Amino acid sequence: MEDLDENDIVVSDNVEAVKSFEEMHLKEDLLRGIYSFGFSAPSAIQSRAITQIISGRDTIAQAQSGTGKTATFSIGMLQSIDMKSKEIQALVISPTRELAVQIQQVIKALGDYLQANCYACIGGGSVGDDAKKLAQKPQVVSGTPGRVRDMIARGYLPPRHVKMLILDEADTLLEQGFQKNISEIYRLLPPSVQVVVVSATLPSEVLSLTKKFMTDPVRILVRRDELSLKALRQFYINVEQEDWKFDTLCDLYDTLTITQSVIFCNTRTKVDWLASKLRQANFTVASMHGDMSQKDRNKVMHEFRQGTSRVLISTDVWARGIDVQQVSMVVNYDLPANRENYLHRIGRSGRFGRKGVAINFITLEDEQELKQLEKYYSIRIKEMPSDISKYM
Ligand SMILES: Nc1ncnc2c1ncn2[C@@H]1O[C@H](COP(=O)(O)OP(=O)(O)OP(=O)(O)O)[C@@H](O)[C@H]1O
Repeated sequence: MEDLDENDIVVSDNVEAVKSFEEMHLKEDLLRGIYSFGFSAPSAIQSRAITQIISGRDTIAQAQSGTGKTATFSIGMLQSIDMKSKEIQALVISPTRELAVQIQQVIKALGDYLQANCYACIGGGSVGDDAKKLAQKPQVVSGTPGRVRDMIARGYLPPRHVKMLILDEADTLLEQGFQKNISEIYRLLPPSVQVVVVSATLPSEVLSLTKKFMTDPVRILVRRDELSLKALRQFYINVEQEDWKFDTLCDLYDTLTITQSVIFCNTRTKVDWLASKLRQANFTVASMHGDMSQKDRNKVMHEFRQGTSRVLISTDVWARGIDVQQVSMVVNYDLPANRENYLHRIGRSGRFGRKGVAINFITLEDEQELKQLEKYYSIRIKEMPSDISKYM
């Protein structure tokens, strides 16, 4: 677990690392849930942030991808809510439907012995079904910004008893596309609501934005030059021209045996194009993007999580938060348009200290951008060696 390095973290004064889950003085049934889920000791972020969240302070929690942020806020939240009360007490917002569902499942698993009820309130499903489920007052709602705002505004999600608002992938949520919904949700919640902000990437503009809705938050941050995972090796292949990417990809898959991998393209059209071209070349691949029906998206997610499909082609809808431990390779068929998403995309592999490889296809025009990425994160992205499989 060399990635879970204690020295990478920059914390507010008086934040101590609690070395075990027992020492966090959690509810007995929560502790049972944690052990049944298979955790034995807290990761670096968990040992620092869980008790801060429980203390009731607004909290900013940053940690490298795949190091256990979901359980950090889930455990903190499950400890804080009153299980005797049948009211909606905590809201978790995340940018994609798949992530909101994944979070719901983690909360349900950790909160199993507590009998915590968590509902996933996401776009793409029926508003009527959501209204019915919300009327049963789950203690926790995990949802996407638009649908959650809508359900509060229509009166189906009563915000009166919400005491904790968690923003996962907060830097994305505070970007233009989502910001309006997030501000509106915040405005509709009780003024005393505790806010928890979480992400692997929290650029300084985002940190300053948090001042608007957080009061004297505890900050647990990671320096930018410590953000990339050490067990995740990053390489590039200079294909020179766009047209040569496809053959290079076929060669790569012909020579390697990979448990599971994700290929990122920058547009939905390109995902469709690449998927059909690979199928024509007799590769079995799955693909997913935001233009597909939720039913199809669910099917693709299910098959990939089961391991029935092994190669997934997607857009940035898959860049953040999704946790499939068997993914050992990420290919950036296109370099991402946004530097934060570079780290998130490659972080789909190398989960919780596992080995992983990221391969960036670059054209001559991309060379500069690759250098910029290296500089920004203080990393070395080397040319892909021939013995690449030893890194997986
Ligand atoms: N204390 C722990 N012990 C063992 N495994 C853990 C522990 N905490 C988390 N994990 C596992 O590590 C994996 C990654 O966790 P998680 O998805 O919460 O990471 P994350 O920090 O939210 O990542 P991302 O930045 O990609 O959203 C999950 O499979 C999770 O079950």
